Amino acid sequence: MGSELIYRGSETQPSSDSYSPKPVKPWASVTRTIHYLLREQRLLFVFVGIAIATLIFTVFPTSPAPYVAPHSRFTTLIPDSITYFPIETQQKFSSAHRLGFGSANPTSKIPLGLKRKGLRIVVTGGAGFVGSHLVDRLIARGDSVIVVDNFFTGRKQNVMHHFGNPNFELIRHDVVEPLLLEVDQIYHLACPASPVHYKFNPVKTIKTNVVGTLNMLGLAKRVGATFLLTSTSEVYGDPLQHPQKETYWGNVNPIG
Ligand SMILES: O=C(O)[C@H]1O[C@H](OP(=O)(O)OP(=O)(O)OC[C@H]2O[C@@H](n3ccc(=O)[nH]c3=O)[C@H](O)[C@@H]2O)[C@H](O)[C@@H](O)[C@@H]1O
Repeated sequence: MGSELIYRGSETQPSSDSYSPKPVKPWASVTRTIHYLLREQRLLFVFVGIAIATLIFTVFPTSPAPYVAPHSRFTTLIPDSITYFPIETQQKFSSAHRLGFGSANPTSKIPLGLKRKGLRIVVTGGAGFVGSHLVDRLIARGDSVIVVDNFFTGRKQNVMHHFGNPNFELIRHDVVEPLLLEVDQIYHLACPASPVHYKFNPVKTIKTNVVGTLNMLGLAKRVGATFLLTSTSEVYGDPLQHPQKETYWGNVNPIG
C-alpha cells in the first residue's frame, strides 16, 4: 500500500512552469457593479426611490413646529398642529400674529428632513421679569426648560401658562443650596435685582451671588453644560446719563 502511494506520487506532475493564473482585470469590480445595477431595472428603482424621498422632504420640509405658550409675551405664529391644547384653544390662538423677535419657524435653519434636537435648559430666577420672558422664548423654540426659583421676588404667575406642558418644570429651590440636574445649558439669573430687594438682606444677596453662582458653575462643570451669567450695568461704572439709552455704553464697551 505504502509503495503504491509512493509510486503514484512519483507519477508525472504538472510542472510549475505550465501554471499561468488568469490575468487580473482592473475594472472587473466596477463593471460587475454596473452590470448588476443595469440588470432587472434596478437602476430605475433607485431613481424612483430618490424621487419619492425628494417629494416627501419637499412637502414636509421641517420638523413639527414646537409648542407655543398661549399667553407668551413674545408671541409667535402658532401652528395648527399644536398638540398641547384642546381644539378650541388651538383655534383661538391659531390666528395670532408674530410680534416678538425670532422667526415664525425657529427650526427653519435645520436642514430638510432633520428634526432640531431640543435642549435641556435650566433657568435660575426663571419666575422673575427677565427670566420668565427668556423661558417663554426657549419653550417656543422647542427646548425643555426647568425653572429654579425661590420666589423671593419672582411670581408663579409669570410662568404658570406653561403648567401642563411636558417641556416645562418648576422647582422651588434656593441656588445657595447645591442642586444636581442633567442639562445642556444653564442660564443663571437668580438674584434680587432692584436696590430695595438686594439691600433687604445684603449678606444673603452676597451669598446668592457668590455661593449660588459657584453652585451653578459646579453643576455646569459636572454635567458639561454651557453657562450664561447675567450681571448688572453697575459693572460699567457710574453712568453719565440717566436713564441710560441702549446707545450709552458707560465706561466699557459691552460688546468688546
Ligand atoms: O434689570 C432690569 O432691567 C430688570 O430687573 C428686574 O428683573 P429681573 O432681573 O428679572 O429681576 P427679578 O424679576 O427680581 O427676577 C429675579 C428672580 O430671581 C429669583 N431669585 C432671587 C433671589 C434668590 O436668592 N433666588 C432666586 O431664585 C427671584 O425670585 C426672581 O424670580 C426687575 O424686576 C425689572 O423690572 C427690571 O427691568
